[in-house]
Order: sequence, then structure tokens, then C-alpha cells
Amino acid sequence: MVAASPTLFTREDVAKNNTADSLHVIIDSKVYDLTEFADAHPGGAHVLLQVAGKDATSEFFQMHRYEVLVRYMKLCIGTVTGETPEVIVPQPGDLCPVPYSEPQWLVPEFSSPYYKESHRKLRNEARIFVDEHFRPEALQIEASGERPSKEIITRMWENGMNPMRLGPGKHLEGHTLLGGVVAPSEFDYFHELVLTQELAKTHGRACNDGFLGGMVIGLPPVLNYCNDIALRDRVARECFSGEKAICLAISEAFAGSDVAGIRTTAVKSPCGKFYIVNGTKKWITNGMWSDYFTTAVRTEKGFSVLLIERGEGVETEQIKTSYSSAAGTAFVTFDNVKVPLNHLLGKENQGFPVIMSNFNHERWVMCCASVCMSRVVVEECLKWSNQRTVFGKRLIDQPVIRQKLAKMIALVESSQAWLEAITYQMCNMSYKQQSLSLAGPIALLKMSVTRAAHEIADDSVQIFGGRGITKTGMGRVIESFHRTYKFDAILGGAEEILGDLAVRQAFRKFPKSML
Ligand code: HEM
Repeated sequence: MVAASPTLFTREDVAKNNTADSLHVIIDSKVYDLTEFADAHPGGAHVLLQVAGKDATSEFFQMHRYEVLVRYMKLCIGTVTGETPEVIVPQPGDLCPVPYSEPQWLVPEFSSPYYKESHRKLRNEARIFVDEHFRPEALQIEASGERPSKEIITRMWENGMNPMRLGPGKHLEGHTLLGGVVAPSEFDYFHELVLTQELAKTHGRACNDGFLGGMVIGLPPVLNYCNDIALRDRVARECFSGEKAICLAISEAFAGSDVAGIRTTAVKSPCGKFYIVNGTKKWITNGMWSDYFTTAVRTEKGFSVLLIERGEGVETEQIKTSYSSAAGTAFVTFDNVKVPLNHLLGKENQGFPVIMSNFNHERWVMCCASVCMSRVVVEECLKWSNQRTVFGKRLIDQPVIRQKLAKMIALVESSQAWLEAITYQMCNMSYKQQSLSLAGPIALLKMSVTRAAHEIADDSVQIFGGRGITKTGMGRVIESFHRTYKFDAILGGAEEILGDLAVRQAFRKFPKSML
């Protein structure tokens, strides 16, 4: 069979198809037959009839992005004779040419002291993976509220992505990281930053948490504090491969950022073989489908942390939050749950360091993602300001819009720069040193990043107008960010708590003498 050559049309041919019965338009030198599609068009059939038989490139790009053309490729019936389409369709892995849409280290004319060749290779591979596999599913489950599929988790596991999300460490040994772009022993916090930001670029806030967000915060205490090595290794293997899921269960109805206020209790059974756990946990990311719960409990003389397996007495119920149920946010009930003693993480009554040692990394991961999502919002605003025409001018031609964009860009660039400066410190400190010296700076960074997100979310909605409060179409990213940026301002420690923590810590180091 001979492959059909692309059909060519003259502009005169197209002009004849100018009715509802035969409705053709030209967009970027390609010819689209919209006859059947017109009634299903989200913008209505009427607008299409107004441009029937004509070149609608300018009208089209005021209301849509190239992605819509890619999605509806099947409507394209040919090309205009002698013309070549000009719209650039990005390929998987491509950098975005819009100014400030990429962090400075990815802009060709800039250099950076922090990133090596392996970070660039990892960025490239991660973006290809995200473009080809991650984003399509992420956007679908963000809308449907479903749990991420086994297939995508397995694919991430096969690429070494699941263990990479926990940062550098022994747990990476034996894994091939994204085709071997970086050796496990060389993987550092900048590699993790790059991966976290590439995943966050999809801008599905809930599904980002849904894709093993619980593991990122729930598994480290097991890896670092489980006294039973066989149990530790089994749980790690099951969770990295996606066979089982894990979450961190700390917050409760009476205790959010106030960890000391938890009321869930663990009492030794009369036979001395178990802890008997009773209580509830609230806002537990991935809790809906978790098999393991890394749980803070009150024991006889203080706090302890237990690894609780789903089983008799463990119930989970979906909490409807302002983001999608793709995050699996749960209310968890423990009703006389028997937990074997070897499931204690760390020492009894000394659970505070187990919980606290994890917080720095969790907060830093949240900063990586939040800065990235803020940047995508800025990119969207820049594109929209360039394409949207009001009062006879593009938005970008209005000084008030340029002021807003300037403020948003400055906030994103300064957040990323501070994030990188702290990441550099993390790369040069042991985990213990990080806990001693970086808890304050990371707390301040998170507070600052989410304050910046607040400003960016607010201004972006003003720039997008009605579309900024509409879940589909051009303003999708803006609506989603404005609805969900608060998750980062609350989870892992509220802004106010973190600011207070940092200043209190700073005052512990204040010189004793009068200054
Ligand atoms: C290949 C041709 C076209 C396709 C496949 C298409 C598809 C779509 C889709 C999917 C949407 C929903 C929003 C989105 O996902 O971005 C939409 C909205 C819209 N479309 Fe089209 N469209 C086409 C051509 C046109 C043309 C030629 C015009 C104008 C003359 C137009 C005007 C609109 C308007 C006004 C909206 C509503 C947008 C809003 O208010 O935000 N469309 N279209």
C-alpha cells in the first residue's frame, strides 16, 4: 500500500467551505475541517461560523495554545499549498524559550556554580519522562481524583525515580538512575532538587502528592530508625517498587503543627509483645491507600514513633480538601490496633528526634516544588499577557501588567536563588549538622516561598481575570495554583510556626554580652 501524500488546499478551496454544512478554517497554514466538531466546540459553534472558510490563526491563538491543536490533530485535513506552518510544537524534554520560564542555570547565556553535567543530563531525562509519561496521567487523575496507576509507579521505579525522591543516601545503591545519568554515590541534593522541580512542572498539586508523596515523608524514619533490619529492608523494597504504599501519620484533629499536642496512645499489651494503639490522625496524605503508617504516638513517658501496618482496627476515610482526592488525603482511625514491638522506630519515649529529623527534608522538598509551580504560573502569565488583547492593546502593553509581572518574576528568582544557596549547604553538611544548623534557614525559606506564592497566586488571577477562576482552558494552571498554593503554606508546618521557630533558634545563638 502506498502512503497517502499530505492533502494540499489553496486558500480559495478553503474559502468555499464557509457554512455549517461544510466548515473549514486555516490555522497556522494547516486546514481543519470543523463541520462535525462545531457543535461540540467548548467555545461554541457560533464563533467558528464567524471564521468559516477564513484564516483563523489570530483568533485561535487568542483563546487557545498549540496544545489544543496537538490534542485535536485528527481534525486537520491538510496544508495550504506553498505555505509552511510556523508554530513551534515543543518536543519531549525541550526547554521553554519564554524568558524566566526556566531557572537561570538552564538559560544558555548564564552559568552556575551549583550544577554539573550530571544535573543537566538528569534534567533532560526527567523532563522527557514527565512529558511522555507523567504529565498525561497526572492531569487525568488530578481531574478524576483517582489513585496513580500501578503502571506509572512501576515505570518510575524501573527508572530509579522512587528512591531518588528520598534524596542522597545508601537507599540508592544498586539502582540505575534514569538510564544511568548519575551514579548513586554521586547523587546529591541538587539532583533531587532538579527531579522534584521537573515533576512539579505538571502543576497537578494533588497528584504530585498522590505520586508517592506519603513515601517521601513516611519512609525516611523507617530507613533511618527501624531497629529490625529485615523489616526495614522489606518495607523499603515494597514501597520503592510500589507494591505497597506508606504515609506519615502525625497530625490530628487537636494537633496540627503543634506536634506536642498529639493524643493517639500506644500502651504495652499485658503479654508484653505488642503496643495497643488507639486514636485518630487527620489530613494524612496517601492515607487512603497506604499499607504502612509511620505514626507518632504518646507512650508512657513521652512520644514514640511506630510503623503500623494496615490490618484489624485500622480504618481510613477520605477527607474532602480543596485539592483533588488523587492525593488520597485520609482521616485514620486506630482502634485497639496490635503493633509488634519490633515496629518501634528509634527508642521508646524518644520519638521527637525521629519526627523532627525528617521535617527539614520535607520542608525543603516542598520549597523545591512550590518555587517551580510559582515559576510555571509566571510563565503562563507572560504567555497570556503576550497573546491577550484588551482595549485594543496586548496586556503586556499596559504598564500595570508589567508591574505585576516584574514583581512576580523577582519573587520567583529570589526564591530559587535562596533555595539553591541552602541546597548547597545541605550538600556540604551531614544529616545531623543539617538538623542543627539548617532547621531555621529552611523554615524561613519555606515561609518566604509560600508568602511569595500567595502574592503570585493573587496577581496571576488578576492578570487572567475570569479565566483565572475557571478550571478548564487557558486559566487552568492559574485556577489550580490559586486554589492549592495554601497546602504548602500549611503542611509541614504553617508559615507562622516556621517563622517563629527560626527566630527562636536564632536567639539561642544570640551573643550573651550586651551589644
Ligand atoms: C482546530 C480548531 C479548534 C479547536 C480544536 C478548538 C478547541 C477548543 C477547546 C478544547 C476549547 C476549551 C478551552 C481549552 O482547552 O483551551 C476551546 C475554547 C474556545 N474556543 Fe476553540 N477550538 C478551535 C478553534 C477555534 C476558533 C477558530 C475560535 C475563534 C474564532 C475559537 C474560539 C474559542 C473560544 C472563544 C473558546 C472559549 C475560551 C475561553 O473563554 O477561555 N476556537 N476551543
